[in-house]
Amino acid sequence: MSIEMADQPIVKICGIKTSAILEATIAAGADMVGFVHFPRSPRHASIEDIANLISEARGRVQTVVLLVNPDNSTVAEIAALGPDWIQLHGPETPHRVEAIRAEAGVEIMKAVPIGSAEDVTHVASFLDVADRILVDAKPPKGADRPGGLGETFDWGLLKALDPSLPFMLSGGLTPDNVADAIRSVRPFGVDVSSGVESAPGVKDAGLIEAFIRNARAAL
Ligand SMILES: O=C(O)c1ccccc1N[C@@H]1O[C@H](COP(=O)(O)O)[C@@H](O)[C@H]1O
Repeated sequence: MSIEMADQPIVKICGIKTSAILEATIAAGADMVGFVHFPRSPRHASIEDIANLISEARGRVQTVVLLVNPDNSTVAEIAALGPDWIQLHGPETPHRVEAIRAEAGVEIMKAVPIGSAEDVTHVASFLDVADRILVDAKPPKGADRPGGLGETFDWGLLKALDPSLPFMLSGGLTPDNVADAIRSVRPFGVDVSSGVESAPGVKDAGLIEAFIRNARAAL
């Protein structure tokens, strides 16, 4: 786990599918942008679209490709595009995360679903195999995807984490609750998808700008 500290939380906007929204997100001051490669998601982007978006973003903002339990060929295809990060948002075991990190040769952000105190203990098993931890709401049983559902969770559960751990917070964040989340949880960064959309998969430049402005003003 690489330790970085920032005065203010970094902001990641996830689920970007178009050049226009990418440009609006960079102009609004995001630190990281995420592209989802998972066909069941309303934010799914093809390899070709992700290649173009990464090329456009390179050197301007950190790029993240979100995958769910990817096979080796998908990992290789995505790694070849040269993203800064791969976000693993499925049921990958610590052993599998370690293997993907070795195969891809890019930094790995591992999402850990949180719904109970016991779930928080699972974070520890990823600390040596991932470069960053992202905590997200545990999806309800029967959900068709493991994230991007706009669901929050009890942030108080995170008090059990080592306060020096630089984790990212996600799950149901919006322009209206992000400042409260930052003040309550003190995360290294915040990550949002549904909360900056006008409809599932449709990003709204005004909401992205408001989210980033409110996150910056939180502390
Ligand atoms: O965005 C998706 O559709 C998605 C699909 C599969 C796994 C994760 C997904 N999104 C990530 O989930 C968290 C929380 O999102 P939200 O803000 O609650 O909508 C975030 O990291 C998204 O990138």
